[in-house]
This record gives sequence, C-alpha cells and structure tokens, in this order.
Amino acid sequence: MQEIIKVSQLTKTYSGTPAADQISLSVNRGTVFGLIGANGAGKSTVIECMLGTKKADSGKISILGMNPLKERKKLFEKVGVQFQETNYQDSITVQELCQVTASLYHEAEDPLELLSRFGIADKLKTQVKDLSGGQRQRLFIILALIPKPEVVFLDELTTGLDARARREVWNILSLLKESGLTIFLTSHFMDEIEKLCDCICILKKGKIIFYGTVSEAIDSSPHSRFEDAYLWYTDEEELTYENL
Ligand SMILES: Nc1ncnc2c1ncn2[C@@H]1O[C@H](COP(=O)(O)OP(=O)(O)OP(=O)(O)O)[C@@H](O)[C@H]1O
Repeated sequence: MQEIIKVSQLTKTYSGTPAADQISLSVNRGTVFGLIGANGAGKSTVIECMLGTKKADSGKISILGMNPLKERKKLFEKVGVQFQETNYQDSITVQELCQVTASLYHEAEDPLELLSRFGIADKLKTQVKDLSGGQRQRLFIILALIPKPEVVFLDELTTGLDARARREVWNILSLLKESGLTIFLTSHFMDEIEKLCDCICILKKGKIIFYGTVSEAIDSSPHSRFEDAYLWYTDEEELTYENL
C-alpha cells in the first residue's frame, strides 16, 4: 500500500505547553484515517501543522511526497480541505462559491457535475446561508473535491447535522473511499469513527495514547463498545458520569 501521508515526531508548543507532542502517523492510499480526542487535545493543531498553515516547532511532514511548508502551492493542487469554521460571505450563492473555488486550481472538477452527484444541483442559485445544515456540509465536501484531490482533510464534518444528514454524509464518504480517495478526518462521534475509519489515532493533551484500528482499541480496553473504550482511553468516563 502506498503511503500518502507521513508525519514523524511532530511537535508544536504554545507558550511552553505542547499542543502536539512527538506525533508520528502514517496514512495509506485509499484508506480513512481518524484523528480523535477531547476538545483541546490537539487535533486542529496537528492538522494545521500537517497542511503547513501552522509551523511545527520540530518534526517531519510529508503529504504525497511533498513538504507542506516548502511546496504548499503544488500540494494544494492535490489536496482538498474542509475546515471547522469556514466562513463565507453571507450573500454568496452556491454557484458563485463553486466558481470562485474552481478558479483557484489549474485542473478543477466541474462543480455542476459534483453538485448533481451529491443531489444539490437545484441549489445552484441559493445563497449558502440559506442551505440546510446537511446541504451545507455536502457543499463543503464538494468544495474539497473541486481540485480533484488525491487526499482530503475533513474537520468535524458532521457536527450539527441530524441523524439522517449524518448518514448521508457517511454514505458519500464511503463512496469516495471506494473510488480510491484517501480521507483524513476528525470527529467527536464515535459511531462515525467506527463506521468509517480504517485506522485511528487518539490524542490526549497533545500526545498519542492509542494508535491502531477500532477493533484493536476495543480489544486493548476493558470494554466491548468503542465509545466506552474511547472514554476509557481519554478518561472522560468519570466526567460523563458526574454530568449525568
Ligand atoms: N494559537 C494558539 N495560541 C495558544 N494556544 C493555542 C492556540 N491554538 C490552540 N491552542 C491550544 O492548544 C491546545 C490544542 O488545541 P486544538 O485546537 O489543537 O485542539 P482540538 O483537539 O482541535 O480541539 P477541538 O476538539 O475543541 O477543536 C488547546 O489547549 C488550545 O487552547
């Protein structure tokens, strides 16, 4: 299997406190990798350093054989990104946003074809702010796919979606995986991680506390359900009980 992403010993510190501490991971082509952990565990920091939007203090990062800091422009022709708090101007329509995005790349997918494939071609003239949550997330996936990427980064893609919309997004991601796309995602939903990810990495306070498959995570914990195992790894279980 071809290694698409390789991170070795990545460290990023804010005011002396490491937000990412000696992180090493590897993602093979056509697989789905899930980076998980509690709020503040360091997921966004790791992703931003991987994409070169933040500079790591130390460590090596290679995506599609490129260094994201040195070859950012070239890399972004091959990588699709959807960030957690992407803000678009309020009055922009779906069509305008797709066109602006497509214009950023040498070789772009036809947005109309993608909109049709994901069932929102009828929303072309709709303003992005007027889309439902599920339609907006589908649009964000489409925007990430416009550069015809070999790998996509999806940060908390299904947050705020209802159960049906989440399932729709899962189906889309499964189809994309079948088509050979490599997917790197973060999520706070363990059912989603269990359903989609071939390999996971659990972060706690910037450090990797588990790396492997969901089944391995369950097997190495005292629990039989993945969410219980995750809470056990991250010590969130007590907190959850206290909150009940
Ligand atoms: N620019 C910054 N300056 C100082 N501290 C920061 C900065 N960015 C992040 N941090 C800190 O680094 C730690 C990791 O934050 P990060 O956003 O990477 O976590 P996360 O796992 O993505 O969290 P969430 O699930 O809430 O999105 C947190 O303690 C956060 O407060």
